[in-house]
Amino acid sequence: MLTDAQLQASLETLIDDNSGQPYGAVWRVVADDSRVHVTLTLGYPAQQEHAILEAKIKELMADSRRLELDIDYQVKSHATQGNIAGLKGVKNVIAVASGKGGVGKSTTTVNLALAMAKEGARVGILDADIYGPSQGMMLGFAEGTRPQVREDKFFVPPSAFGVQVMSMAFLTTKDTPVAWRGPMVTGALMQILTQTDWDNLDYLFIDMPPGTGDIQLTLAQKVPVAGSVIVTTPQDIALLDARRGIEMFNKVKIPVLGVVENMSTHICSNCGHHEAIFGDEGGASLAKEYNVNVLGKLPLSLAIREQSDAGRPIVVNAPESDAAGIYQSIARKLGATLASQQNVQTAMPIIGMSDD
Ligand SMILES: Nc1ncnc2c1ncn2[C@@H]1O[C@H](COP(=O)(O)OP(=O)(O)OP(=O)(O)O)[C@@H](O)[C@H]1O
Repeated sequence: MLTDAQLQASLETLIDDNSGQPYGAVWRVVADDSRVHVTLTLGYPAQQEHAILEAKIKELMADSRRLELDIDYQVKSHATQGNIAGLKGVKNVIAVASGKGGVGKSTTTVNLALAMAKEGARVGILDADIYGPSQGMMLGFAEGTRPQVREDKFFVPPSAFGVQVMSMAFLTTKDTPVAWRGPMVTGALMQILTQTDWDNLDYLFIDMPPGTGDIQLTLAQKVPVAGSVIVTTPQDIALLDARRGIEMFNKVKIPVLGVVENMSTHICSNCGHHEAIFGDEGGASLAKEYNVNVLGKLPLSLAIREQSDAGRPIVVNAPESDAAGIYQSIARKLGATLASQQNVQTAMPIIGMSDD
């Protein structure tokens, strides 16, 4: 039977499959002859994996004492590019970007955000995809939804499925953004971002406009971002574009936390056969070249499309499905990857709303 100190030492080196590194958690072990009480604080929420963690600890204990497990989590605020001021009410902003349109960036953002919320995090989404805002529709908001305004100053973001949401589409008519030029777009987005009363978020996901032009670059310089995710499809041309996305973030010193390969295989709806129509290893070779992780691969799936279109993304509509499971896994890997970055903020200046 392991002593408390031996068990504690083994737990501290236990590998987290979500990051490939030790959990980095704060562990506390108190045991007697009949039970072992383990308390740990993870650096990211992983509610869907508590049973797996329990099994791992039991295996380490290798004895018949009862295991009592208390798991908590605490997300730290990470440094922003160039240490620019953070956003009030938001610990970490995560930009979701793609090198070109139509690869499934918005669908990935919404499912990833919902999956993160299901793991136990406090989550928000800002739809900055100015020319094709779709978060409102995918989250079931009626057309014409407007945020409430508090004290004539702040937008109160409406919520869907426990996630706080703001979108340019909540403030404009369908035709407005098309007529805008770059500086107006970035100015308006910065205003929305800083004048929204985000309520104590662990992660704010930003659905970026597709591509790597001036608007994207300006946003990547001005929005205080802790990390980014690149969504790509396996076609070569999309990968060329995705490269530009990674290079843009490298240029402004925003860590790329990983690549999500979307529509990577086709699953035949008759026989269930998986087919890699555009080849198998695109995302992996991209990730290798730039030393980033592939966080996960989503199949081309009718259900993913239909359920987002119907305002109930697959993570909430079919949580037991394979695709929802992949999004949950991506969310945990993303949380773990960010938590393992050694750039925690201790005292960060804050922009955004102030109460005076
Ligand atoms: N894995 C998938 N399987 C099937 N359809 C998908 C998948 N991912 C996204 N789609 C569908 O592909 C279309 C484009 O997706 P989405 O709007 O998320 O792309 P996008 O990259 O955000 O595009 P843009 O930025 O140009 O608006 C949508 O109809 C969406 O439902």
